[in-house]
Amino acid sequence: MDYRVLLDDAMETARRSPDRGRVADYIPALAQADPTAFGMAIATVDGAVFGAGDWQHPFSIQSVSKLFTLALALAEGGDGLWAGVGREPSGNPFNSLVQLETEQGIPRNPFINAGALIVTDRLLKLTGDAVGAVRGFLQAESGNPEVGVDDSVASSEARHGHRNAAMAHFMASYGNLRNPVDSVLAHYYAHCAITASCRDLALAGLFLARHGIRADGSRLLSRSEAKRINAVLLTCGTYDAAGEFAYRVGLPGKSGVGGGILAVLPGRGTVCVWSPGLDAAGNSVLGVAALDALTTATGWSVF
Ligand SMILES: NC(=O)CC[C@H](N)C(=O)O
Repeated sequence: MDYRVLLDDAMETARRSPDRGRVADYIPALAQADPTAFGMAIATVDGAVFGAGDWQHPFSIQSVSKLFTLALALAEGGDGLWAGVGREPSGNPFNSLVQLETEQGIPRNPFINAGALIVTDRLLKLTGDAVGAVRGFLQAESGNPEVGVDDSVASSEARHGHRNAAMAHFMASYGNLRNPVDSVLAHYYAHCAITASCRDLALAGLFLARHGIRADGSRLLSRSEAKRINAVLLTCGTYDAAGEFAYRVGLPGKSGVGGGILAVLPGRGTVCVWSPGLDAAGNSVLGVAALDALTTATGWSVF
């Protein structure tokens, strides 16, 4: 199969979309992203990677980082994590506060902001450096030492992060944080502000396609843990649009407001796409359209 042709065709189909979405501007530093950027990469379980468009251009990974914090927190600390965060779709926007009070400070799932703050908190407790753990993992799996934190994005988000700070304090009031709120927020903003390309993320996500096995052949997660992360990605990875994403793409996937989406084909490989224009749920418009076109053309699906 010629993956480059598949990628070119999928991007071409997506470009026909009349709607390009809007670049996120609630974090001012993200508003500077080039709205015309568009790239896509496929990595296969044997570590080969193919790309098209701006696939080697680094972008702000934002919530795609939440997939890696979850995997690392489970690898370090095991199932205890699930006492503090659920595994149900929220049906609410990624930054919503509404369920936290009725559900006693326990967020619905690890991929909305409140849940990711809990996962970051646990990873910080387990490793002493949550952002260092995520960055180190991405560098090792992608083989790219340039993967790093964009401090200007992290500080821009910290200055405008009233909602995330509100959630963190609220959860702390229920005793659901193990570290000071300010440290949890700093690590959260920093891992969201990591920059990496479609190439880097496609390679870094391969452990989920390899049923828990890292690039060096070592095991990060058990087969069953990797399967379960894919299940939570499918049901919660694209927020209140997870149903639509499953319908159109049919793969577990994680999006971020930088415009990236990383999708997993268990046993086969990963696909990462990047285009900064977002829909109302915060998912890349051309990204979803390109994954839709690719999976429709190939039949790739977990169903
Ligand atoms: N959905 C996202 O990518 C959101 C991540 C962003 N850092 C935030 O907390 O708002």
